[in-house]
Amino acid sequence: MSAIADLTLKSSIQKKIDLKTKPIGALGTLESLALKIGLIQNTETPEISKPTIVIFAGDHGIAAKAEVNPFPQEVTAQMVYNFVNGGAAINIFSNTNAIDLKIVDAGVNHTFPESMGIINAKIAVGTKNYQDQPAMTLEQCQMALDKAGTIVSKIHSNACNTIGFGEMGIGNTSSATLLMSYFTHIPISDCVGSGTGLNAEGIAKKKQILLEVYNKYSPQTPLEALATFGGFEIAMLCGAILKAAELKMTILIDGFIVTAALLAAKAINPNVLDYCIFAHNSSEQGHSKMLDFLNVTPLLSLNLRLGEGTGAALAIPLVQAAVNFLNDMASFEDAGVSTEIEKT
Ligand SMILES: O=C(O)c1ccc[n+]([C@@H]2O[C@H](COP(=O)([O-])O)[C@@H](O)[C@H]2O)c1
Ligand SMILES: Cc1cc2nc[nH]c2cc1C
Repeated sequence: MSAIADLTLKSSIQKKIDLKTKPIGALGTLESLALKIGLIQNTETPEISKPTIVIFAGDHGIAAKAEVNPFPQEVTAQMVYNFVNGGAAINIFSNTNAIDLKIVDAGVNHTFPESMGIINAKIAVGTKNYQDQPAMTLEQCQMALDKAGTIVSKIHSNACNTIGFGEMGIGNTSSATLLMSYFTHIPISDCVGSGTGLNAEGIAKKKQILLEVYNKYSPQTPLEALATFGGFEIAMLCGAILKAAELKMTILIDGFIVTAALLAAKAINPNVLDYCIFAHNSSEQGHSKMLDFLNVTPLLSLNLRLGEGTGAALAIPLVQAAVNFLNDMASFEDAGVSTEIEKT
């Protein structure tokens, strides 16, 4: 996909925003949000159509040993059942905000019944443990990118133009930490965090293990890094982000793991950033450093550290509000309101 560089449209949308019945800039971040969505959709009158959250779920070889994750690997599959039964936080927030929710089995270590209504894109029953060998082969990684692209294309063809991504995968903060360090060059010790709730001792152990893993490999390309350190759900997130940007969709980026996948996508095509909105600042300690690295400001700061796309779902009303004010708010002229007194 190409970068968005329509300076004429940019100035016409900005003018439209500035003529609304408010002091210049008084709607703050909502103004830049409206501008961004207008540019993504190439119009002064953008619309949010069928907002959708896609959760990619996958298991991690390293998680079976439970040295870096407080919860057991089985929780990934158990949470997929919870998503399907409507009991997870993401179900509640999606219902609250009228968001379509899709669940993808990217590579969970469990066979789900066909009748369950999730999207079966399983690459394998969990990755290999990267303490011993790369998490997946390059072929598996490419397959994950491609399958995710197909899923996003189908959602787009059903009239969705706004898509948020989430994930579920016990152990995936470890993968995200390794990828963060690889793509940002920030040392592992500054990327690692508590995940689902490690204590200080657990974090120290996780740090030591991940440093050893990091030093064991020297991936030469973004795809190789994804294959070495990734999870299937993270590789799919990367492919999904690339396809959604290519289709000029507005993309909501969730927390630590989704942002790590975005780092990989950005290394493949830097223009993806033009299509991304950063929903929230996760309290997983590496997340704010990733956001600083990308030089972006998240919409919300709620101390979430859940994943599942919960931050993205909570940000959808702000995205809708931004578009609505751009389309429906009166201008000074429409409303007969006096503008600022001109200085002589
Ligand atoms: O989104 C985040 O920022 C986030 C931060 C910490 C944990 N998580 C979730 O917790 C799981 C991974 O944590 P862990 O400790 O098993 O590596 C995975 O299912 C993620 O969705 C998510
Ligand atoms: C219970 C639970 C729910 C989650 N949702 C996303 N990651 C999760 C991790 C755990 C452990």
